[in-house]
Amino acid sequence: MRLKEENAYKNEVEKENGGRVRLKEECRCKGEVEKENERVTSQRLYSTMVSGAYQQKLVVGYALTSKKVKSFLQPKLEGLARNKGILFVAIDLHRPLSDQGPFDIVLHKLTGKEWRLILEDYGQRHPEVTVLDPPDAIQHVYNRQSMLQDVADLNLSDCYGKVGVPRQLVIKNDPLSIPDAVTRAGLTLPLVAKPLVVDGSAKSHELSLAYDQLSLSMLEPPLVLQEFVNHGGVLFKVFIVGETIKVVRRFSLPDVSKRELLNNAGVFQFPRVSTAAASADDADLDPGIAELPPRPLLEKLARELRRRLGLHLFNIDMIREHGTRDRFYVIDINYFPGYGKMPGYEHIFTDFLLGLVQSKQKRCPANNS
Ligand SMILES: Nc1ncnc2c1ncn2[C@@H]1O[C@H](COP(=O)(O)OP(=O)(O)OP(=O)(O)O)[C@@H](O)[C@H]1O
Ligand SMILES: O=P(O)(O)O[C@H]1[C@H](O)[C@@H](O)[C@H](OP(=O)(O)O)[C@@H](OP(=O)(O)O)[C@H]1O
Ligand SMILES: [Mg+2]
Ligand SMILES: [Mg+2]
Repeated sequence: MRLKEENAYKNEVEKENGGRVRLKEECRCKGEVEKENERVTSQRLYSTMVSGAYQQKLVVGYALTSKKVKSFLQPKLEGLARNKGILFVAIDLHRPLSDQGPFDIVLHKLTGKEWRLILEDYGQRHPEVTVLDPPDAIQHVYNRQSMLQDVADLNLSDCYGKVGVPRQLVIKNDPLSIPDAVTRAGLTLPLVAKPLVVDGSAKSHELSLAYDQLSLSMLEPPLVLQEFVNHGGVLFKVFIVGETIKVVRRFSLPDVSKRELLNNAGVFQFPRVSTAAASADDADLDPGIAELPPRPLLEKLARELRRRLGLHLFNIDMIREHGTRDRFYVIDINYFPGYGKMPGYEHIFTDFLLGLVQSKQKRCPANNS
C-alpha cells in the first residue's frame, strides 16, 4: 500500500474508531492511549493489506490480569483474530465500563466483589453485550465445594463409563475438630487438603497431602478435605471453549501404596504438579493409564456442565481410578484456564467468538448492524 493510500485509510479508520472504540478516553495515561491507538490502527491496516477488503466484525473488551494477558493474548491469537475481523481492546478499570467500547463481547477473569458488581450492572444496562461469563456463574466455581456439586448431581454413568467426584468434607473453622470430623464422615486416608476458595492467589493453590488423622489438626481452615484417588500419576485436562472440547494429558501426583500410607505420617505440601509446562502427551506411558477418557463420555459431561454451570470457558481436571478402565473422577474445575497451553486454541477461540455473535444475531435480528 502506498503512503497516500495508507494515510487515507488511516484517516478513515480513525474516523470509524471515534465512534467504535474511544481509546483516547479509555486509557489511563496519554502515552498508553497513543501506543494503543497506533497498535489498533496498524492492526487494521495490516488486515486490509492481507485480506484485501477488511471488515471488522466484532470488538472484544477484555479485563484480565497481566499474567493472563501474557499467556492468552499471544501474538498468534491477536494476528488470527485481526484477520477474522476481531479486535481485542483492553478495558480501563479506572473508567466507567459504559463509557468504553461499544463492545460486542466482554471477556474477563478478575476476582473481587467490586468488579462483580460493575459487570452485573453493565450486563443489565447492556443486554446486547455478551459477558463471558456471568459473574455469579464464575463465583460458583471459585468455591471448591460448589464447583464439584454439579458433577455429583449429574451422576453420569453410561456404557462408556462412570464419572463422579471423590468423597470430600468441608472444614470451615477449628482445626482441632478435623480428626473427629473425618472419622465421623468416614473418609479414607490419605486426604488432599485444598483451600476452600480459589481467588487467583498462589495461596489458594497451596495443597497438601495428609497421611494420618492426627496431623490433620495442623491444617488451616477453611478448606476441603478430599479423598486421594490413585490414578497412575496421569491426569486429563479437559479444555472447554463453548462446544469445543480438547483433552491433554498432564503428569500428576503418583499413587500412594498401602505400605507408604502405613509408613508415613504428617501433612506434606506439594507444588502445582499438573500445571507444569511439560505435558505428558508424548511420554511413554502404560496405555491403561494414558488412554484418554471416551469421547462420548466427555461430550456428555461437557454439555451437561456447560448448561448446569452456565459457563462457556472452563476446564475439568479428570482422573481415572488406577486399575479400572472406565471409573473417572473430576477433582477440579477452573474458570478461563491456561488456554495458551491448549493445542490450536487460537483457531478454536476466534471461531467461538464469531459463532457467539452470529448466534446472537440470529436470535435478535434487530441488533444486526
Ligand atoms: N482427589 C485427588 N486424588 C488424587 N490426586 C489429586 C486429587 N486432588 C488433587 N490431586 C492432585 O493435585 C493436583 C492439584 O489439585 P487441584 O487440581 O484440585 O488444584 P488446583 O490448585 O485447583 O489446580 P489448578 O492449577 O488446576 O487450578 C491435581 O492436578 C492432582 O495432581
Ligand atoms: O493450564 P491449567 O493447568 O488449567 O492451569 C491454569 C490454572 O488452572 C489457572 O487458574 C491459571 O489462570 P489464572 O492465573 O488466571 O488463575 C492458568 O494460568 P495461565 O492462563 O497464565 O496459564 C493456569 O495456571
Ligand atoms: Mg487442577
Ligand atoms: Mg483449580
